Amino acid sequence: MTTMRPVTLCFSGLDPSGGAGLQADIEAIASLGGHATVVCTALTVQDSQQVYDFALVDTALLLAQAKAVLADFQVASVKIGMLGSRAVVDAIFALLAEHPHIPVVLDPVLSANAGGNLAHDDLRDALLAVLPQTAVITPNSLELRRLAACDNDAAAIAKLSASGAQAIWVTGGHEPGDQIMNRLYVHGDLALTTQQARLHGEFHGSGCTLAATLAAAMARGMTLTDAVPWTERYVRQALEHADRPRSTGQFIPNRLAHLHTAAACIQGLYAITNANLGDTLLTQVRQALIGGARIVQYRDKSNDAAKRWREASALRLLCSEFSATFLINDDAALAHAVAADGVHLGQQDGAVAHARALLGRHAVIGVTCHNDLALARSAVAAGANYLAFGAMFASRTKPHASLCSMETLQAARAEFSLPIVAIGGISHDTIAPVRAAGANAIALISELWRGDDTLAHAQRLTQEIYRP
Ligand SMILES: Cc1ncc(COP(=O)(O)OP(=O)(O)O)c(N)n1
Ligand SMILES: Cc1nc(C(=O)O)sc1CCOP(=O)(O)O
Ligand SMILES: [Mg+2]
Repeated sequence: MTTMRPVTLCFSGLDPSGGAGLQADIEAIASLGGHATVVCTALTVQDSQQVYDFALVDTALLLAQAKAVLADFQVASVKIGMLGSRAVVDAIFALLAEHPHIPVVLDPVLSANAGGNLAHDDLRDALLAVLPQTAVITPNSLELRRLAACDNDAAAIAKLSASGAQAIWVTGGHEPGDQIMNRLYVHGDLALTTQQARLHGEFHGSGCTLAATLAAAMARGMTLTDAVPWTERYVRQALEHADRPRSTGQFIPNRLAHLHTAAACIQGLYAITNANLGDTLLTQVRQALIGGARIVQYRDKSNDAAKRWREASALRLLCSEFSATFLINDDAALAHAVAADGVHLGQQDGAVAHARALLGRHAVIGVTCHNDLALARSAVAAGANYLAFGAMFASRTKPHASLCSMETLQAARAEFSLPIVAIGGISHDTIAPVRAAGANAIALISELWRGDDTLAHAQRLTQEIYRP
């Protein structure tokens, strides 16, 4: 039996800054559930500031790369980025002519966003000649006019459509104004217009990310009108979470941002440490992680700052080993000191805004809401990333905790899109109703650490959490 994610064959240049080119393709396609096979068309010299130089890969070598992939994989879409010269265009499109059923997304890369040429002079005419072989091209408005050698968009669309372009998705980020308009033309006619607020700054590799995402969507068999908004949502998120390596120059899109959102992190078995684990803390937490815990909260109410720092630092490393989310209870300063992923705050543990200022925009901040939707609304307004409700049942760890009803949990699920954590007195047998009421993650203390085989126990609890 063979299994394979939808495969996209990418022809792009290598950008050592990691913002654009092949890395953009791989990150975007992989994070959307596809598999990127990559043919390197050029080695470029660039950073987040500008392009300095490039060297095209030998055409025969490039074709050999592509043939190896095409012979071995069922390629479901092709994404074409930097080609650089007529010789490369001609070679690649001659090969693609042997695979006419594979949709081709062409990003007509002529120059870089930050300035700097990425093509020989003969590229423009060569691209015009192969337009009939493309399913869609994705120029920004500057590339559109340059490719068509027209000074207005309408004339450029008409010319490229007459040259055989079936669909043209023009992005408007280079036009003035605080709103960006993107337009999809099919056979020369306007088929879809979308609008979004402009993000501040310049983004390195935004066009590559967009074209690769669109190709990933087409590899899944999506229609263009479905694929365009899907692509825009993903690209927008990558740009909203972009980082800037220096105070000048461009932002580098964060195409993996969604993997680190609270929605992705706050799911499954949420292990909270117990002070009575003593010297076995690390070994027991390791067992819980092997058994499937996805979140670990360090909860230690002692005043021993040195011990708290030592244990939290060790747990930080341990959780990284398992790509698990590591949070600190109560103490944003300790979370900062040990580079935890975030903090859990009770109603007496300080403001979300204070923790956010200290830990940054990517930190996961959870807030205790007891049995009270009004507390949850305040937490959402303050910028919390998840909401914790409890105690769901009488808790051995916190016998005096007030109870939260299943109705509150259900109402919270209906009202809030943030992940919901249920806590307090939950056992193996009560996981199912709590999950059914809408909890994304199940936080446990006594039930998790009560036996002498934490690994097996965590496995059973994890299985119960994910039981369909
Ligand atoms: C996931 C989770 N939910 C709730 C709590 C309780 O926080 P808080 O009300 O601040 O009580 P303490 O845990 O600090 O005693 C939690 N820790 N984790
Ligand atoms: C730490 C905590 N907070 C609660 C709340 O209701 O906010 S209940 C609780 C204790 C959870 O431990 P156990 O799984 O042993 O009941
Ligand atoms: Mg607290």
